[in-house]
Amino acid sequence: YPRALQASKVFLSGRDVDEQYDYIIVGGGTAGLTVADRLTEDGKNTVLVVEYGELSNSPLISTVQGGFMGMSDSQFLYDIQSVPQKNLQNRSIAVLAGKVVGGSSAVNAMMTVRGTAADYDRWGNFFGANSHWSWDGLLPYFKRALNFAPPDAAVTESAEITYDTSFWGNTSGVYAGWPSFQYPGTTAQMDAFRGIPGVPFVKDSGSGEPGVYWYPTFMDPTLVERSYARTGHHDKAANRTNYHLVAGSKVLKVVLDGTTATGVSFVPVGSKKDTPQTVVSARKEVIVAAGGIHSPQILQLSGIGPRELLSSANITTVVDLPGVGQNFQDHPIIQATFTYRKFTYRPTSQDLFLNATFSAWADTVWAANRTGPNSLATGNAAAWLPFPVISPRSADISSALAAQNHTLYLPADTDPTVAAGYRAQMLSYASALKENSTAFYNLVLTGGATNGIVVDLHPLSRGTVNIDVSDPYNKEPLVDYRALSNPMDVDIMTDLIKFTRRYHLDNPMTKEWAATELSPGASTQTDAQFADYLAETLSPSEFHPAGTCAMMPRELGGVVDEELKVYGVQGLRVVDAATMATLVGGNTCQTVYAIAEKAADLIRFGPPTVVE
Ligand SMILES: Cc1cc2nc3c(=O)[nH]c(=O)nc-3n(C[C@H](O)[C@H](O)[C@H](O)COP(=O)(O)OP(=O)(O)OC[C@H]3O[C@@H](n4cnc5c(N)ncnc54)[C@H](O)[C@@H]3O)c2cc1C
Repeated sequence: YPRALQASKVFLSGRDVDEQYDYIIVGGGTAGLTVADRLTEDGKNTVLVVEYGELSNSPLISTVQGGFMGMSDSQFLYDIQSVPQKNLQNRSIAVLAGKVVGGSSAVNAMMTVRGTAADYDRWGNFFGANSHWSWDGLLPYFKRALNFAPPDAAVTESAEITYDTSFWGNTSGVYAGWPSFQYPGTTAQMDAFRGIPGVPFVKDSGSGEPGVYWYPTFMDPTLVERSYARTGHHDKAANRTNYHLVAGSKVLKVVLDGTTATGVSFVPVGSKKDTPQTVVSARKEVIVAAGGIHSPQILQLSGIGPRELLSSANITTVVDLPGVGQNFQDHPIIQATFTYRKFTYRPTSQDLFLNATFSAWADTVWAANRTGPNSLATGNAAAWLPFPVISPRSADISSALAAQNHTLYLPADTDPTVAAGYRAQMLSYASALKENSTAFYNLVLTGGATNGIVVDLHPLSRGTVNIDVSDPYNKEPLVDYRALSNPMDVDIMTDLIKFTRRYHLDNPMTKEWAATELSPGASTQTDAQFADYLAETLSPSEFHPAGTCAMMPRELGGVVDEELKVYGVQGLRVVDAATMATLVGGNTCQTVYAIAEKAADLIRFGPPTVVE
C-alpha cells in the first residue's frame, strides 16, 4: 500500500478490518465522517467507516475556483439517471451524489448557508411542542459544525459584506471561509432588491432569517482550498488507532439478528456477483450515513421498508416500515435568464475570459498569495425570500394548499401513514406560504450581466427512491422525483418566475441596466404558457436529495425517531440528509453537518434532558 494510506489506517481491502467495532458507519460522506470523528475523539470507542468511493487527493476536489471542479470528474459521482419524468416531457435527470471519501461535501459547489429558523422548528413540530429539534436546539450544533473565518478587511469594506460572528463557532476542522475578492456588480445586485417593497436584508447568513445576504464558502482560509468532511474530520481522525476506514467498498446490507442490527456486510466495489462478503459486527450500533439516495436503498436491502416492495424483490421483511424511500424531495431549479445591455460594473467573471489584462492580474495574484478572483467559488450573495414578498396571491395559494386533498398527489399505493405525514407537511407549508419566516425563493447573484438560476426552496411534490427489484443488490435504486406531481408547484414556480421578471424589468433599482429576458421570454404570459415552459425546462434537482428516511413520528410515515433511531430496529440509526422530513430553505450541506454533530451527542449522551 502507499505508505501514507497505511499510516493513516485507511484500509484498501476488507481483509484488513477487525472483526468487531463499537460502531460501524455506512458511508464516509458529509455526515458519516463527522460522526466518526466525534465518536473517536475521546479514544473510548472503536469505529469503522465503510465507504464506496476512494480516498482522493485530486486537485479537482481541492480547487475552489469557480466552485464546480469537484463535479466535473465522473469518477467522484454515482452514475444514476432518474426515471423519465412524466410531467417533464419524459425527460430523465442526472442524479448527482458524491462517491469519494468526503461524499457530496467533496464535490459540492461550496455554498455555505443555513435554512431559516422556521425550517428547523417545523421538524420538531411534527413531534409536538417539546421537541429538541428546533432552531434553538440546533444552533449550538451549527456553531460546532463550522469554523468561521471572517473575510479580510479590504474585501469586507469594498463589497460591503456584513456578518455577525455570534451565529458561528471557531472550533471545527471544517471551515466557512471567504474569498479575498468580490465582483462589484454583486453588491449592486443585492442593493437592487431595495427597489422592491418588503424585501428583508439580513446581516448574517447564519441568523435563521430569510432575506438578502452574504454567505461564506466551504474553504480553508489559509490553504484557500475546499474544506470538507475529509479534510475537517477524516484527516483529523486518521491518526487515531480507534478509527478505521475502508474505502472502495460497497455495503450491501445491515446484518440483523431478529430486529437488532449486529453489523454490516460489504464487498469491494466492482467485484463479481459471487465474491464473498466481508461481515463485520458492531458491539453498539450501526449508523447508516449513505445520503438521501443510498440510505433508503440500504435499509430496503436489509429488509426494512415497505413490505410489498421488499417481497417483489424477494427480500424478507424484517420491519414493515412504509416510509423508507418515500417522501423524496430535492430543490427544483427554474431557468429564468436575464441579461443586461447596460451593466456598467466591471470587472465581471466574464472578464476572466474576455479581458487579458484582468485575467493576467488574476493569475499573478493567485500565484503570489492565493488571492484575487481565483479564490472565488460560486459566489457569496443571494436572495432567500418569503412567499408574501414574492407573490400578490400568497394568501390564496396558502388557502388552496390547505384545502387540497393531498393524498391525490402521492403514488396510488401510498401507505396511509405516509399520506398522513404528507398532509402534515402540506398544512405546515400552507401556513408558511402566508408568513414571512420561511424562504421559498432563491436567486443567486453573480455580479455579472447575465443571471439565470432561480430555486424553489420548498417544493410540494414528493418522489420515491426504491430498490430496483430486477436486480436489487447490483443496480442503483430507481430515483423518481415525481416532479410537478402536486400541480400547485406550477402555481408557486410561476410566481417565482414572475417575481424574477419584476426584479429585472420593473424595478427602479435595475432600470438603468436595461435587462432583456432570454427565458422564458416575453411571450410566456398565461398560466398555460408557464406550465408548458416548466415542463420543458425545469430541473427537479439542485443535488440536494432529502427526506427518504424522514425523522417524523411513525404514524406520520417516519423512518427514524427524534434520536434518529430506525423504528422497530434496535442498534440502528440513520444520520444524513435522508432524515430531513422537509427540505430547508437553503443548500443542504451545512444542515447535514449540524444534524451529524447533534447525532454524535445523541449517540454518546442520549437525548437532552433540557432543551438547549
Ligand atoms: C454536485 C453537488 C453540488 C452541491 N452543492 C452544494 C452547495 O453548494 N452547498 C450546499 O450546502 N450543498 C450542496 N450540495 C448538497 C450537499 O453537499 C449534500 O446535501 C450533503 O453533502 C449530503 O451529505 P450526506 O452525508 O447526506 O451524504 P453524502 O455526503 O453524499 O455521503 C454519503 C456517502 O455514502 C457513500 N455510500 C453510498 N452508498 C454506499 C454503500 N452502499 N456503501 C458504502 N458507502 C456508500 C457515498 O459514496 C458517500 O460518500 C451539493 C451536492 C452535490 C452532489
